Amino acid sequence: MTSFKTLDDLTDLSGKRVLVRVDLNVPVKDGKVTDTTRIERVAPTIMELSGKGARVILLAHFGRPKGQAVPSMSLDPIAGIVESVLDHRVHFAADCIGDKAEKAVGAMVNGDILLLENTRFHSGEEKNDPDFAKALAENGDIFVNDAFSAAHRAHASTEGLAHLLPAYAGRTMQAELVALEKGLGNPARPVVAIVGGAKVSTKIDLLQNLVKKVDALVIGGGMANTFLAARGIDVGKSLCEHDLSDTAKAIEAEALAAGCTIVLPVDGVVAREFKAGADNETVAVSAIPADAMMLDVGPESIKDINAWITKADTLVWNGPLGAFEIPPFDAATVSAAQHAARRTGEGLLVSVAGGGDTVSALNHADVADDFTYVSTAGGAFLEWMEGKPLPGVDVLKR
Ligand SMILES: Nc1ncnc2c1ncn2[C@@H]1O[C@H](COP(=O)(O)OP(=O)(O)O)[C@@H](O)[C@H]1O
Ligand SMILES: O=C(OP(=O)(O)O)[C@H](O)COP(=O)(O)O
Repeated sequence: MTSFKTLDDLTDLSGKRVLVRVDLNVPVKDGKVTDTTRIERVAPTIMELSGKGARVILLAHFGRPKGQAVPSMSLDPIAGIVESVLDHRVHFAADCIGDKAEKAVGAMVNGDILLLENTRFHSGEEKNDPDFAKALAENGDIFVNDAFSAAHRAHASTEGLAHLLPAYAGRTMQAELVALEKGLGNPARPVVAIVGGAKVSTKIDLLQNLVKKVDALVIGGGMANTFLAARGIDVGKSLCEHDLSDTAKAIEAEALAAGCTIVLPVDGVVAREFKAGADNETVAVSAIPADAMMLDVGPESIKDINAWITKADTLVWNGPLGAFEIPPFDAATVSAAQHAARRTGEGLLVSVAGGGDTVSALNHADVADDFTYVSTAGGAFLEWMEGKPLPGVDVLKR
């Protein structure tokens, strides 16, 4: 028996209004969804509920609109993509609470699927405001959480709702927890973690505990710039959170005390514009021009990183090493991904990677199927790895 209720515990679903929290925070470039993995992963839960006659109401966030209705972060265009992945009509309501939501839910028939507008358009979502959670709950009889990748957030649609309605884990939530336990519950050492990407401020705190769990921490992407700057290196116009210098220094000290090696890039590919085909050059990290951005780690760093992957028995990876969506800044991410995939295929490495953009990067490198496990989650998976309680999971426990 699992420690939480699942869809197996739901019997008569006919006509029931089921609020399903999914993660539709998918990568988008030039207005187009570039990776549908997160949608594909929640499809089984949605189709199972719909097939059993439930009225399936999808709740999701997109981006970080900070409580404002920001048009570029509307879920409206995503509804069509969900529809094509599910091969089932998906209706859309322009608000997740209030009259618009109530009217759209009222018009549903058994088996219908409805997507409600971005929950983060309301400030009550991220504050886990009980009144906002109550407004969401008014449109449902049952709550199913299938958004493992947002389970580290104690928000109204990931945590609050579970106090108000009978709450169940969806199929993906269940599968992610089982797979992570199998792959990383008792990892073979050495364990090497790669952390990159752009969400520096929301992920840097995780590293404080992660360095106690892994033998080496390879830092790339925007995260690396923040650590390099903390070491006194001028990173020019690179994505960097200078106000996190003290945090970066504290993590380096923790790592030293825990015997974890921190691996930072020694060189980088820099450009003055963030666009495909921009003029670029490779420089040592000590020579980043003041008006340039480091958009990928350089060839010497790739050698270092691949050598660490070779040393590893277990690899955990969240966050691309560079701005992989814009060639040639995909080189390091693709090289490391392909090297890890090869080692995994040879039976020499357990490789677990996760995160919306990380999955997209592995697909770009054509190796997503060659990793031991690919999670939909980035931050949530790192927090799980740290042993931190995930509010969205804990609240589902029996
Ligand atoms: N050096 C860099 N400068 C700017 N952006 C970067 C850099 N390296 C990586 N990125 C960006 O980081 C983003 C992914 O970060 P993040 O959201 O943290 O990953 P994930 O979604 O896998 O958890 C990608 O869009 C990528 O372009
Ligand atoms: O994309 C997500 O996380 P990830 O970048 O860690 O993979 C989730 O949708 C959570 O988004 P958030 O980090 O804005 O809360």
